[in-house]
Amino acid sequence: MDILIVDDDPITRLALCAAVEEWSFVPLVAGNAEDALRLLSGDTPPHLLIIDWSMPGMSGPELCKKLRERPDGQFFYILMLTGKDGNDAVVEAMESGADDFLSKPFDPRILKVRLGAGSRIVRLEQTLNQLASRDALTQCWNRRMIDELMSSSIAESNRKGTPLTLMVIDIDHFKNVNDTYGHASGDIALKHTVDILNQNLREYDQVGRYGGEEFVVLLPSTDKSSAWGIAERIRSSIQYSPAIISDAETIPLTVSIGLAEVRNGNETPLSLFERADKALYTAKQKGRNRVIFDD
Ligand SMILES: Nc1nc2c(ncn2[C@@H]2O[C@H](COP(=O)(O)OP(=O)(O)OP(=O)(O)O)[C@@H](O)[C@H]2O)c(=O)[nH]1
Repeated sequence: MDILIVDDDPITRLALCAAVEEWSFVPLVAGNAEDALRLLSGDTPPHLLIIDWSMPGMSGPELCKKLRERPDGQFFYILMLTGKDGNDAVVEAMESGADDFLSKPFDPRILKVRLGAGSRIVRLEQTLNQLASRDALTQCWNRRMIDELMSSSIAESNRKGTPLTLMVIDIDHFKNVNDTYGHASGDIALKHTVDILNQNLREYDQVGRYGGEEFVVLLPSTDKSSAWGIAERIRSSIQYSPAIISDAETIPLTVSIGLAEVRNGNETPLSLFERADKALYTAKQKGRNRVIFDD
């Protein structure tokens, strides 16, 4: 697990780096609070932090407050490691947002067990996050998360002027699958569909389950014609790779796909989804197992 050490004293930074490395953490360092904020502003910041109290510029408690006020609600476990001691300092540090407090000079064994407790909380938070954002059956994003990703992707596409295409995918006659093979086999077919989507997409494409047998895929930096190629590849992969239920039984599947590309200006997640969903409806009307682009 990564750990960020924020301390203005280079000797302390070195000693802490050596110690945490020995305990299998990966240390990152910042010599002041401003550098720490920059490091923590990335997409995958470390979640375990050791913060000094007195530093030139912003102090440790001020840094804690800033981190707790982040609008994205990013979770950090903060251990304040300081020359100060006494109950007043503990109260002030923890009221400003620190989770734990240790006075210098410290016994390395105490720091080690405190960081162990902190990393257990970080892992727990990551598990909760995973449960809150993933679909339990297929492990792709759930509707809440894919809605958030749709908003941020549209904003990014507008900001950078890059294309963005939304794909809405629905398994054809899925009720028949359940009726013929049973609900448990239907679940296998849903997982199989997501496996095929993941095999055919890039790492930065986002797959979400929108409803029962309906999935959405966000394709950043992808225009109409490239999205068409990807959708066709997915459609034919699903058609030619039935879901395997047992050695003796497979379920043939087909999907219908609606596509819509973000239009400049005032596109919203709802307007984009509605256009792709309308195209999906047309694909169903026209006989299913096909890709239709909204016009
Ligand atoms: N096995 C399984 N089935 C589900 C799940 N969620 C929804 N379904 C089923 O998905 C089926 C959806 O059926 P419909 O909406 O009628 O659509 P369809 O049969 O796919 O027909 P078309 O979309 O018109 O091709 C229903 O039978 C639901 O019970 C799930 O998590 N697991």
